[in-house]
Amino acid sequence: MLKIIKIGGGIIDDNLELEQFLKTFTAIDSPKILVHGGGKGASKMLNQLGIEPKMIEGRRITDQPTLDVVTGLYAGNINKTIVSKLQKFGCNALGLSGADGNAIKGSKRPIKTIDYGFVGDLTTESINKELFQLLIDNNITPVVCAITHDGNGQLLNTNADTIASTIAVAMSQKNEVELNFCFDKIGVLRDVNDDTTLIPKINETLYLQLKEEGVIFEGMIPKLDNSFKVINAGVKNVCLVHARNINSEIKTILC
Ligand SMILES: Nc1ncnc2c1ncn2[C@@H]1O[C@H](COP(=O)(O)OP(=O)(O)O)[C@@H](O)[C@H]1O
Ligand SMILES: CC(=O)N[C@@H](CCC(=O)OP(=O)(O)O)C(=O)O
Repeated sequence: MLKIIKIGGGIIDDNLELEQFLKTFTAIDSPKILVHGGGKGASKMLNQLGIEPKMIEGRRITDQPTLDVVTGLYAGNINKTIVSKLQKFGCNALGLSGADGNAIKGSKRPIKTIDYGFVGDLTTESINKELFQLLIDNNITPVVCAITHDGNGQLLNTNADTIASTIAVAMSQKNEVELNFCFDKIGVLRDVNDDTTLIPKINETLYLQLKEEGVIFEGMIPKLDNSFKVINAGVKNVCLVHARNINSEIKTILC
């Protein structure tokens, strides 16, 4: 089973949590790909630089100064920090943006009512499946950041949940794939502040009902929208799980 694991900005910003997660990740005894975001740290850094962060429906409006900052942070500091920590724990990781080895070729989101700027959209064909297969077949673990390219020298900021989902679908053509979204809660909860209300299994009907009731909101909506698309496109398992529980049964499984 090929495991594709995505970690978000909440975990990345907490050094102890990140180290603990990377130790557990290293111990996973199957081929694996790590995809990371870093949105929380990016917003903090943009504010420090006097650039106002702008998000619409979980997507960052990315003008040139914002692109410069997020490229430096996602493809630079965060990616290399994660790779060096994985090396420390004995996992032979290789850090990649979408431009490296032409790993992920996106296209700039067309301007409709909103101009998102340098933001990338992906299709299954965006993923260089042969490159990812070559790496995992040789026990090298790809660590993918949220920057892609358009093939014409333009870097594009691309949502990390979308990258993980698209890699999962592309790789499921030749592998059994499990996709894990790791975040700062133990899964989908009926009460977001009460861990005893974990929903162990969720199907699309229950999701739509809980969304209607306001039980599922904000960042969880695009995450689950993406997840159900992925399940319907050939990925075997999709789980939502706290980073520290990646190897345990405490999680939400989509069905
Ligand atoms: N029913 C729910 N159960 C768990 N989390 C939820 C729920 N509804 C909304 N959320 C929110 O979704 C957030 C996770 O989404 P997001 O912040 O986009 O994660 P990340 O940036 O780590 O990918 C949680 O921190 C929580 O605040
Ligand atoms: C276009 C777009 O929205 N890009 C995201 C990429 C990082 C990301 O997805 O980070 P998390 O997973 O930590 O939220 C952003 O800049 O916030």
